[in-house]
Parts: sequence; structure tokens; C-alpha cells
Amino acid sequence: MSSILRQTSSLARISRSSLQSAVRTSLRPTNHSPLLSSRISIQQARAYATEPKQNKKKNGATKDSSEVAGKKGTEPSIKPAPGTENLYNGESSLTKNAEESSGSSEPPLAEGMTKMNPEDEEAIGELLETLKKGLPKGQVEVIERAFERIKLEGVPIELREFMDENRGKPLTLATAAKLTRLTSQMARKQAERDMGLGSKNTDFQSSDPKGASGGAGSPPPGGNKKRSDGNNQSNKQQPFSIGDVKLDMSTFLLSAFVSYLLYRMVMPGESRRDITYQEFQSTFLSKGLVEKLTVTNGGKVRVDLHREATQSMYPDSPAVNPNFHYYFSIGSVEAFERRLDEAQNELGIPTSERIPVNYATENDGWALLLNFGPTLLFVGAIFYLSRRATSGGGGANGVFGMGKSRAKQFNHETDVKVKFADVAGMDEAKAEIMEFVAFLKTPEQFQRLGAKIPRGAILSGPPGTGKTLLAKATAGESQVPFFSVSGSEFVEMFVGVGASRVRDLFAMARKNTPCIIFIDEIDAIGKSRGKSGGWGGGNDEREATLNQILTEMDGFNTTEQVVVLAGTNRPDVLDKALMRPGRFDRHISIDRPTMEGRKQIFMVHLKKIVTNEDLEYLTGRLSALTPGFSGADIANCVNEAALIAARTSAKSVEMLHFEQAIERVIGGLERKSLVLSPEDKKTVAYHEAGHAICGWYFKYADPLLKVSIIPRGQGALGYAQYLPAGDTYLMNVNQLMDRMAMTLGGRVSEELHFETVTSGASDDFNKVTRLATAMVTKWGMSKKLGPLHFQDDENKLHKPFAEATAQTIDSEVRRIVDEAYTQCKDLLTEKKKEIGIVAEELLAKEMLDRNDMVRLLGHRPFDDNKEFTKYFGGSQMSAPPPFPTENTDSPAEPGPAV
Ligand SMILES: Nc1ncnc2c1ncn2[C@@H]1O[C@H](COP(=O)(O)OP(=O)(O)OP(=O)(O)O)[C@@H](O)[C@H]1O
Repeated sequence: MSSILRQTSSLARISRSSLQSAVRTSLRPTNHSPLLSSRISIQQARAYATEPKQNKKKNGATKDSSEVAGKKGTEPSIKPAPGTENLYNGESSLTKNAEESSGSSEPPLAEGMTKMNPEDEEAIGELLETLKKGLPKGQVEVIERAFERIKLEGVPIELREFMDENRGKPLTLATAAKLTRLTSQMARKQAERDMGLGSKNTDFQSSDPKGASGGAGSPPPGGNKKRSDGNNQSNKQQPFSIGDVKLDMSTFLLSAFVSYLLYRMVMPGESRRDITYQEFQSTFLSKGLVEKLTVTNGGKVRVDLHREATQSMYPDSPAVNPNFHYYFSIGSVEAFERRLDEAQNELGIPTSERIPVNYATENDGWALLLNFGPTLLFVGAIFYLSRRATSGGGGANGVFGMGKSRAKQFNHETDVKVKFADVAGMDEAKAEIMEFVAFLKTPEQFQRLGAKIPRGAILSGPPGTGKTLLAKATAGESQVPFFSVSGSEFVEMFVGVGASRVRDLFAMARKNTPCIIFIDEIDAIGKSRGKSGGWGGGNDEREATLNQILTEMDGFNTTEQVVVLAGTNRPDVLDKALMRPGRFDRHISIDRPTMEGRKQIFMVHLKKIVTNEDLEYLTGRLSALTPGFSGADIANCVNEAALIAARTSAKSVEMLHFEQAIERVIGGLERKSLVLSPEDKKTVAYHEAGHAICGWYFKYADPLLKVSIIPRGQGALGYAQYLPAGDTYLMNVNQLMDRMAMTLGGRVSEELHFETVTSGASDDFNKVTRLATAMVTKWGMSKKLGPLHFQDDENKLHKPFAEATAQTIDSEVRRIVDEAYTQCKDLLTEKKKEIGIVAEELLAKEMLDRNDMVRLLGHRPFDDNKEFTKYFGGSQMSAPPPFPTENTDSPAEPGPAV
């Protein structure tokens, strides 16, 4: 490669001097600089000093040096040749090189390696300067490091010989291919040496037919061993150095190689010069220097000269360079042939010695570049994509970095501070997972009795219920490193990347045992293989990734203390193979917290903020207000309350702030900008009053907390909120009927008070229909249909029941809704006056709480549940916040009854 690079620089020199000579007179003889001889001797001295045993190469090196020195000598302002700089500083480079060779300052060369000669080093240096201009800083550093390394560690002898052999020759495809092979071999060997494998096979000469083994710079065996040991050690600290080094080196070599090719292609001036026919005739043809002529496409003729003859006649001409050609233009081929014949006749050249004329198609540099354009673009695109893909992972790892795991490692001493005490309200899950902690802390206790250690656990549950938190706490408690990665991070557009990342992750984990791997959202890759196909056929990449996880989990031996925890919201879609014993042995289900759980979670998060409220009462009330909230919702509410308090410059966070926060989390922001017309406002007030009256007078309805006609969130013009009696797990028919009747209260009230009805009840109807359908098709609450369950699967094209059954379902749903409607209408007709009272008060105050309702209507004629009376029975508190709804004006429907 260095030969190529050297050519580049000499080409540059040639072009420079040819430019100069074009300005002055062309092809003039040169007086060599008096410095020449000393420079040659210095070059020789350096070649000997750095390569003591390479007698075979010595002459070559000397010849090259003299050639270059000769060329350099033509330049008027001469820079000292490499190796001669110190000559003028009083320090002999000879002495310096002798010191170098004695090995006092530089490490010994690896077996099969040899130093580059200073010429080559200089040539590479020059090329690097050009390269560096277009590259980002990070890459420049990488390249410089690689270059320093090449200078220090040398190049394989085979490569060096190849460079010497090809010095000055044109670059053919075969040469380029061999060069690429040698350079990539060098990069690989270098990486191997870094991994400490170099001692196994460091012989670069293995493929060298000439067998120049035992060449220059072979270190003593002991020295080499020491070196590889040292590298081994450093390698332990940096487990990925192989990839980095390999790529740094090959990136550098590749860029240098490609730049050279481009340079050659786009800089035709460096390898050719156009002349006129007359110049051709007088300078070359008449002097018998022309070897052959080639008529190329585009009306040009390439002149091939007898190099030796040209050199002796015009030693300073660029034409002595084998890559250099003169071109001249012709009008037409016939005219050119005629003219050439005439000229040769005039010169008296016999027919048998006439100059041969070829006809060929030749691409000029730009045309060649254009031909290569698509390929270059493609290569560029791959580089760009690979860089982008790895940019998140940090580091210029190119294509090879894609397969690296993206897992974040948390150090157990510094990063994982979470303990079980921070995880509230999931005692069963904690007890299950405690076992993993015991295993990681005292594995002997289990192994002694021959017990197999569990490999992993799947934590499943709705979003925000604390799965990640629990996994972190497990790591925190057991004091081991924690690797966290999301399932989606394995998925990439390139096939095989996912599997490779899994391998990398597990390899990393094995190096850090004991440790915990946590794969969040494992359903992204762990979907059942049969089902995941969908419409477009199978997903090979995901399957490969999943298979790799299965293999890795199987691959643990029982003493390897790597525990794999996985989190998912969809345990139902996971592949059965994942769940079998020996892989994710445990299945820990984490549900939304109960009332008691919420209290504990509030307690955990309230400790972090400043509040003077009675914590016992506060947590009780807040947990009663937040049925269905996950741990994450609770954490968010507490934080939101602190933000509201800070906004109002309060000294501590008060109950009011918490309630506002909960209201905001549930109902969305108040939409103060939405101003309703008086008619609309009246309709909304009567609609909401209808709901409120139902909630007040139906025995099984949830107790009313609040009714409001302030628009909130998206599309809710008003709402009536109820608090369910604790966490609802079961609902009976009475409760369902009351709930449906209450939901229809808005529309019935509109019917009773206005001439026409509005579209505002659409969402109410949706809820009522869904509830009634579930009663009929899932919960066995229709006598006509009986205890049947029909799965409603939207993807199914055919209903799982007969047409007659469909009609029965329809009629039963209708019957139930009609009954609820009648129940509602009966009540509201009876309480028409009360609706009017509540609606008018609502119009005046916009929001009524439970105390207002008691004031207007008297106490509710039924006993409220205990929790409710404990926290909301008295009148001392401010308005309680709403029950979670989907931004509607009616109560939420219950979860499916069990
Ligand atoms: N049981 C809990 N105790 C205390 N805090 C909790 C609890 N559950 C959740 N949280 C809070 O909610 C936040 C989010 O929880 P986490 O990320 O563990 O949820 P997750 O179940 O992993 O969610 P997802 O399924 O969306 O990944 C936690 O950082 C914590 O503040």
C-alpha cells in the first residue's frame, strides 16, 4: 500500500514539477543538488539501522531512495529528506537510528513485521494531510493513532516486499486486489495481537511463496511473549478492543486506498498531458522515442514511449514515469493515419518497423468516476447507515459495531441505589423475587442441596406498575451489576444484528457474573413465533433474535450466576418456549395496586416532598381517590402536586394541591378558553344534573363526588364523577343496571327538559351498549342466551355464532338497554324538580361537590361505604376530585367482572 501512497506523493511532486516546467521550458536537463549524495547515504544508513537483517531489501531501498532523492533534487527549494533533518541540528540521525535499532527506546517488532522506510512514511504522512481535511476531528484522531501505530509496529514483510516490487509500476486490478488483501490481513493480525492471539499465528509470511521468514525485526521469543501478555492484560480492561482496533486500522487503510484510487481517477493531469501533433512529431516521433500509439475514443491518441530511451534523453521529464502518457487530438482517424504514414515515410522508417497503432476505448478519469458512481454511492450509503446505526452506541464502530449490545450497565456500587423498601405494595412479587436475591448472594446454599438455580423470571403487568423498579431493586439488594436493555433495541433492519446483540449482551454478562440482565418489553422480540407472521409472512429477524435468547439461556451452566429478568405488558403473546422451565422459570404477575398498595406507594413518594399534612390521613384519602392508578400514575400525581404548590409559592404541598393534581391527571387540563353559549351551557347543566340525580337516588350507583360543567381535556363539556366503593372486582346485575341507568341519565334529562335532544350523549350510549353486550355475550346475564362466552376478536371475519344467535344477542342487548332506560326515565320523571334545582345551581356555580348536593337534596337515602365516609363523609375537606373517566360526561364503566 505504501508504494501506492508513495506514488501519490511522487505523482504530486511530478505534477508540481511538470507545472513548473510548463511555465518555464519543458523537458530541460537538470543539475542535481550537491546535497544528493549525502542524502542517499543517510537513506541507506536508516534502512540498515532499522532493518538489520534485511540484506535482500537493502538494495531496493537504496535504489528507491536515490530515485526519489534524484527527483527531489530538481526542486529549487529543497526540504531535507526524511532522515536528514537532524543533520543540520548537529544530531546525527545515524546515531539516532542506531539507538532505535538497539531497541533501547522502541519496542521490538513483532514477528513477520518490518519498519517502513522513511520515504513511505513521508508519503503516507502527505496523503494523510490531504485526507484529514475532509474528516471530522474524531476520525482524524483515529487515523493519526493508526498511523503512529504503523510507524511504531511496522508493516508485514510481505506487504513491504510487495510495495517494493510494485514501486513505480501502474496499478492493475490484480495489484489492487493483492494490496487490499495484504492490508486487511495486516489489520486482522494487528487485532489478533491485541487480543493476545498473535502468539498463535503471527507469521505474515505464511502465504509468501518466497518465504522470507525470520526476517527483519523478529523479536526474541521472550520479548514477544511479554508483549502479548501485556496486551492480554489491557484487553481484559477493554473487552472490545478487537473491534475497535480492527476497524480503526482498516478504516484508515481503506480510506487511504480509496482516496488514492479517486485521486488517480479524478486528477488526470497527474498522469497525462495533452500536446499538439506537431510537438508529438518533433519531440518524440522524429527522435524515435515512440513505442506505440493508441487511438482512443473521443478523438485522442495516447503516446507510449520507450521509457529507457526517453529517460536518457529527457531525464527530468514526467514521461519517464510509467503511468504518464502524452495525448494529442486528431480530426479523424483516416487523416491521422495518413499523416502518420507521411511522417514515417519522411523519416525513412521501414515498413517492418512502423509504429504500431492500436484502437481502444479508454475512459478518462471523470468518465470512470461516473461509471463507478453507483458503486461508490452504495458503499458510501452503507458506511453512512452503519455510522448512524452505531452513533447511539458511541464510537466509530462502523458496520461491525452494529452487532454490539446496546444494554446499559448500571454499577451496583454507584448506580443501582434502589432497594426493596422503595418498591411499595407488591409483597407477593417481592417475596418471589427475593429468592433470586438469595441465589445471587449465597449460591452455595442452593447448590449444596443439588437445587438448580432459576434462570430467570418474567415480570408481567400493565404499564407503570413497577416492573423495572422491581428488577432494579433486585440488583440493588443483591449488590450485583445490572444490565438493562429494551427488547426493541435488538430489532434492526439488518438481519442477524438482533441475534448478534443478544450474543454480545450475554457475553458481557458472563464476564460480569454474578449479575442481572433485565430485558424490558420483551414482547418486542419474544412474540409467539407462529403468530408473529401476520400478513406479510414470518419475521425472520425477530425469530432469529428470539432463538438466540433461547440458546443463550440454555447455554448457562448451572453455576453461572446470571439471572435474566424480563418485563412485558403482554404475557399472553409470548412464545411458549420462553416460558418453559429452564428459561424464564418464574412468572411474576404485577397488577395495578390495591387500595392498600396505593397507600404504601403514596407513602414512598410522599417522603420525597415537603408536606405538613397528616400522612396517614393523606395517603388514605389519596388512595381512595385514585382507583385504577398504577405506581407510575401515583408518582406522577405526587410530583404534579409539588409542581402546583411550587407554582403558587406555597410553603408545603397541601391536600388541595394533591387533589388538583389528581384531577388534572384524570380529566386533563381545564379548558378555560372554551366559552359555551348560554343555551349550550344550560343543556350541559341539565345533562349533568340528570347524571347527578341518578347517582344520588339509585341504591347501587357509585357515590357521587362531584359534578361540573367546566370543560376539561378533549371534548368533555362537563362531567359527573363518582367514587366506586373501593376496588371493584365483581359487579352484580343490580349494580350494572343502576350504572347503565345512571349513564343514560344525561339524555333522559335532556328529553324531559328540552324540546329536542343533542349529540352530547353519544359516548354514554357507547358505554351502555358495551356494558349490555358484555352482560349478554361474556357474563352470562341473559336468560335467553344462557351461560355462553363469545370472544370478540376483531380480526375474525366470521362470527363465532349462528345467525339466529346473533339475532338473539341483538334482541337481548336491546332489552337490557331498554330496561335501563325505563328505570332511568321513571326516576328522573319523579325527580324532575330536583334536576331543575341542581342544574340551576350548577349554572350559577359551575361545580358542585358532595356537600352542595347534601345542601340541595338532603342526605343520600342509602348507607355509603365505610372508606368513603371515613375520607369523604365529613364536610371539612375541599371538593374531592373526579373518578377516572375517558374524558366523558358520564361515569366510567367497570373492568370485566371475573
Ligand atoms: N410499587 C411501586 N412503588 C414505588 N414506586 C413505583 C411502584 N411502581 C411504580 N412506581 C413508580 O413508577 C415509575 C415507573 O415504574 P416502572 O418503570 O418500574 O414501570 P414498568 O412496569 O416497568 O412500566 P413499563 O411496563 O411501561 O415499562 C417508577 O420509577 C416509580 O417511580
